[in-house]
Amino acid sequence: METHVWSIPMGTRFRGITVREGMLIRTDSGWGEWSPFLDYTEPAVVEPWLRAAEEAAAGDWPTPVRTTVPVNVTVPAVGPEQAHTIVTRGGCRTAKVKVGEPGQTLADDLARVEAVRDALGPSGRVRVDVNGLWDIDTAVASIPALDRASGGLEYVEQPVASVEDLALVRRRVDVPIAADESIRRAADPYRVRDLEAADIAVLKVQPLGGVRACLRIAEEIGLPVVVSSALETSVGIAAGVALAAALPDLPYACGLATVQLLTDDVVAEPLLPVDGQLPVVTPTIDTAKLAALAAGDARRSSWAERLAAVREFRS
Ligand SMILES: O=C(O)CCC(=O)c1ccccc1C(=O)O
Ligand SMILES: [Mg+2]
Repeated sequence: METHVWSIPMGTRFRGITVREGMLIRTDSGWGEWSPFLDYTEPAVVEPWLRAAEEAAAGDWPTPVRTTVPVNVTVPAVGPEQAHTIVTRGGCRTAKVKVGEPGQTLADDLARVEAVRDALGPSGRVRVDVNGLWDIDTAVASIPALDRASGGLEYVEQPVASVEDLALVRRRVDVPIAADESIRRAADPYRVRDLEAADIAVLKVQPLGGVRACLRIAEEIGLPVVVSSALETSVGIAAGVALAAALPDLPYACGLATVQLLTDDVVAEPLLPVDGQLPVVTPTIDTAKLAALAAGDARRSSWAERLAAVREFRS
């Protein structure tokens, strides 16, 4: 197995990340992406991410049932003018807006969703993602305000951190609730179903151990699924597209238009939306780009150590 460690600056800071790093792995059958966030240090946490990369490199994906996947443009916690520009240039009919950013106020979030609605027009869809940063009372107060300012929210993703709190918030607001961290970072993803804590399940291929593992979760969890990215290169995004393409039902746009948040990519034709859709394709690695984006020696050894730790954990 070949490994290649890459480092790509973000266009805009996202979740505190300014440079994204990861490893591409290559076997005789293909390529896979292993890019757990750097603050994920435990081998048990990053092991499923490696399973996803190995599944991709083995070319072991289910048969698609559609040829394109609708996606949302992702709007980081930026000012209203920049949010407007991102949505206008994004070319999508749905926007996902980050809110609740530490150091910002509800007024900042209201101005951002207003600008996003203005850019989309009345027929577009606006969803927000809180990444679990609110407490219950803040969620119950903020969600109706954002619903009004946005001219109607499609859903609110992970307004509070715990699955118990998610279930309580869901009973106190009218906007549908999506669970993200309560699935991908939970010991038991099915507590969301058992506690009726969400209306929608957000599934990310790498943290949940691959496309086939996610398809099983989708079957068992009994909720409509939104496939979303972990800020990958087009190699990782292709795995999300493969999942979205294989789901029997896909009622919502997916959060897979994040290549536009990176300043570069490792493939010849990046997976960017055309008319709000991504094509269901296996992208071709551009070896010259991969070489140009190669991380330095210190970062490469750090990733080699991370990989060794996962293998040690497995044995
Ligand atoms: O869903 C999207 O639109 C983009 C992906 C995204 O928001 C994300 C990207 C990396 C890590 C976490 C998240 C998240 O959904 O919380
Ligand atoms: Mg999320």
